[in-house]
Amino acid sequence: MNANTSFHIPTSIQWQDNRLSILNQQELPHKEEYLDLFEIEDVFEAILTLKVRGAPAIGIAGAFGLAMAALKYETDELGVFFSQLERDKEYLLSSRPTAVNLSWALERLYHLALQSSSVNEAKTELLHEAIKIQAEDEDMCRKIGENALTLLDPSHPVMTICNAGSIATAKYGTALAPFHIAMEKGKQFKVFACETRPLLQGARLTVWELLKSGVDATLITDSMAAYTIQEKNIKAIIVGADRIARNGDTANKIGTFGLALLAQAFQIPFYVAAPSSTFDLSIETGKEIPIEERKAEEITHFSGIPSAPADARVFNPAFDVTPGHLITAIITENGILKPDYKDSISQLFSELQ
Ligand SMILES: CSC[C@@H](O)[C@@H](O)C(=O)COP(=O)(O)O
Repeated sequence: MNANTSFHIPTSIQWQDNRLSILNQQELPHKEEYLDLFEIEDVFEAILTLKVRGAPAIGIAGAFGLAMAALKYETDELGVFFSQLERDKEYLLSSRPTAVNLSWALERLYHLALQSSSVNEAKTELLHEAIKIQAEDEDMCRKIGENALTLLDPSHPVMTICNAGSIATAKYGTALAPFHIAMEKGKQFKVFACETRPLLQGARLTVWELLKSGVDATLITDSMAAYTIQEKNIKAIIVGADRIARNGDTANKIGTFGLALLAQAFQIPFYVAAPSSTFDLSIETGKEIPIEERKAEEITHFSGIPSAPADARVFNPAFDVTPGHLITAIITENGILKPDYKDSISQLFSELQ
């Protein structure tokens, strides 16, 4: 363990004095800047532009955005209040399509508010629920980390992609939670982080976050994954998730599917770590998951400088879907799911009801 007491696990979302404060993830690692968001439009823009990102963090920010908007409605009539709330819920939902945590959080708030008997009661309930969602997420991530530690051995190098870390959640993260929790227990993992083209969440965010908390992190480009698994004796791959279908098919950052195929080729386990808020029981398979496509400039330019011909045709999906059969286990706060996922997922959720 590293005895340096200045290490800490960074977090990215804070509700303080009736405003939402977020760590601007667009600026990391150059600048550690916190932005105060007062309006729903600010929250929409922050999600759209990845100032706040990562499935659980988007859900938490969306919940605070909706509660914050509702506090400003001037009507005393519940009917008017509910229609304004529905309009704002739909507006926030349109910011990013793939992570189901956003609709999970917004629908949870909306349906709770519908049970209120006055506008003031609804406003209070909405804010309390957003605070509760954030606290629950931290608790879920901690449990995910503990559960993941029953599968991962700190003496074996591990690979990850994107940032499924503390700053993508309330705290700890999902895929990165075992590394943070191991550190707290005095154990050190060796983590290889794929840079995650095109927006470099692995390079800019995961390596930053792991170094902040004292975890041994090594950066590689995405195309170095196969060689690194072979040369550095990687024993497991662990990733987060944006949406998991009933059959275990999992949407996560583009490049995840390729890592799952590599894990199969090298015969090492491929783990998905995700809270129950990332499961979408309304869809049977990954074919139904909406995949966000982002603007061409993200891959035709590098730091604002053109890196491709101006007329290059571009395909820029932000996520891919890993078929359930390539996933060794899905690590949740309620335990570890194994294939056949159709059975294990439906059993878990029927127990939770
Ligand atoms: C705990 S975060 C899980 C996922 O949301 C994460 O792996 C991911 O793909 C994030 O994508 P991003 O586009 O940065 O929001």
